[in-house]
Amino acid sequence: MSRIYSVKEMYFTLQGEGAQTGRAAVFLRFAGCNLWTGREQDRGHAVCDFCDTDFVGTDGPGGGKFETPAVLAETVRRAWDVEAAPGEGIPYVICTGGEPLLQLDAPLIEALHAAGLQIGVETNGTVAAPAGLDWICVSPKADSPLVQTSGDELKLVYFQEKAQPERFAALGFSHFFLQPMDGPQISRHTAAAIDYCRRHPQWRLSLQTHKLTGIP
Ligand SMILES: C[S@@+](CC[C@H](N)C(=O)[O-])C[C@H]1O[C@@H](n2cnc3c(N)ncnc32)[C@H](O)[C@@H]1O
Ligand SMILES: Nc1nc2[nH]cc(C(=O)O)c2c(=O)[nH]1
Ligand code: SF4
Ligand SMILES: [Mg+2]
Repeated sequence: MSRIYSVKEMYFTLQGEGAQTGRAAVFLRFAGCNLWTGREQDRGHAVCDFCDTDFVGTDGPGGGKFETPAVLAETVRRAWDVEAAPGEGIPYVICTGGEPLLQLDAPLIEALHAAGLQIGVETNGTVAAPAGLDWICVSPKADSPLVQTSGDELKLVYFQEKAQPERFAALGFSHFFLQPMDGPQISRHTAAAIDYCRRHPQWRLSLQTHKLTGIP
């Protein structure tokens, strides 16, 4: 028996961040996270206190409760098919949230692959990734325990007092990014990230290009 999947929203856009920036994808945003409740009154004492995303509930566009992996996978595939020209590119789904690895399990991975999708994931790294994912992006948060220590890209939100780049530089990732922390201090964080990347060329700058262009 597989679980029921709680999805906040589902939409077709371009990946805005990291090494796959600019690639068309369906974003599958799962509800819920283990590092913040999502309620503003809890933000101040959450492990992750700078989140830019509403992941509470299932009321967003394309959101809902999905009773089986097959129904969810077919819904994702339809979201790709209504936008992308048939036969062009590899259909791509990015599982995010909230924390997607609280819900993304082997039956859903199998169903998404059976629907012809490549699967990317955006995770905070506190939960081990299941086998079979095609792209793993880990974004460590403060002093939370990092369980997933390898993958395709490590994308660190900068600056975090309790998660500095030196701690992650030797881990098993193909790409290392610093992404300026959005919020009231975005200009200062961007300048600091640029300065760090200049001095430590292992790291590259990741800008949230969807915010710069006004797409979701
Ligand atoms: C909303 S999170 C969801 C996936 C997962 N929970 C995680 O944290 O990686 C998606 C991406 O947005 C990044 N992010 C969240 N808040 C941000 C902010 N204020 N500024 C820059 N990036 C942020 C996260 O680090 C992560 O890479
Ligand atoms: N366009 C776009 N790219 C993204 N890459 C990671 C995102 C996320 O919220 O996980 C995100 C997002 O919210 N929008
Ligand atoms: S871990 Fe990810 S989803 Fe959870 S609060 Fe932090 S940025 Fe948001
Ligand atoms: Mg986002």
